[in-house]
Amino acid sequence: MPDAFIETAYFKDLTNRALLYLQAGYAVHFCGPAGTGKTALAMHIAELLGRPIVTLQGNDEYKPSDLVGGNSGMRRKKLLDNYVHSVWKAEESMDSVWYDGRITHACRNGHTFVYDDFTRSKPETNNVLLSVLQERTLDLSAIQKGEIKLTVHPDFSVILTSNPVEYAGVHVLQDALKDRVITIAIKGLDRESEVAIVASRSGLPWREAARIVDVIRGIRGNDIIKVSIRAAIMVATILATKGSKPVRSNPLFYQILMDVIGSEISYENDGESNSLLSKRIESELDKYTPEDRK
Ligand SMILES: Nc1ncnc2c1ncn2[C@@H]1O[C@H](COP(=O)(O)OP(=O)(O)OP(=O)(O)O)[C@@H](O)[C@H]1O
Repeated sequence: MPDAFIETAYFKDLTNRALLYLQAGYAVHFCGPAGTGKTALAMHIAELLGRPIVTLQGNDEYKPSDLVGGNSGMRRKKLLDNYVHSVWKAEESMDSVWYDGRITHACRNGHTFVYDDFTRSKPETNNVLLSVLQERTLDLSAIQKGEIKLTVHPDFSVILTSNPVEYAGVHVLQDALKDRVITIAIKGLDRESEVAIVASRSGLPWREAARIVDVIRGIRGNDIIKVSIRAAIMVATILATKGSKPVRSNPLFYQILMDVIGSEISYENDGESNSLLSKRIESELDKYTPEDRK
């Protein structure tokens, strides 16, 4: 059972705007830092559209045929003609077998295409989206001998997510595609949403989840160390398995925090950022009353 989607005022606003654009026939693109709920939101909106959902994860290795489809294998047709009983005529033909790629399948059947981290695919691969979004036709001429242009089903829609281009492995979004989608910049989750998600995913009471979120949001203030909601979910889930001991008096809290957040920062960083990390955690925890630090 997928995790329940928490719809706070923050997410409700994003959902309503995205549905408005999608129902007007435009593709919607959520772009923002890691762990800010873009994928969860895209899937939630896709479910609200009520059409079958086709998902794809951006990948630098993809070629256009990975999205559109191609010819696989050969089919042999043999016609034996014995119309004149004394004459046997055998005709044999071989033709290739076409298979629909995910975007073709979605275009043909009017499904909702959720393309996650799509700018991790090369721009030339994503060019297949251009005619789909503009002319509502999918150009198959480059790949498929028979069917040249597929008219996109009226119920087909596209929801894209991506990280900003500063992230490793993310390609620049080409202008031609940028003009054809409505990009909603996701800056980061508000506190209410983070606490609601962490409480829901860990089972901790709201107040305990809020404590963890506040420490992590305090640490996140530093641009060097990006600590997403995933860390808060992990810390809360671990503490929840230790029974309902309140976070404030749980001696494990600091160490779990260091272990979980430490794994979120890249180890290429020199020791300086690790000591920066522990200093930052110390200063955040120092806001607690002394008994928290037992
Ligand atoms: N509204 C929500 N309700 C429930 N869980 C959520 C919600 N938003 C985010 N989450 C959870 O928070 C975590 C991060 O969310 P998600 O994977 O959607 O972020 P993202 O922005 O797509 O991250 P990335 O850019 O790294 O792919 C996930 O575990 C997700 O299930």
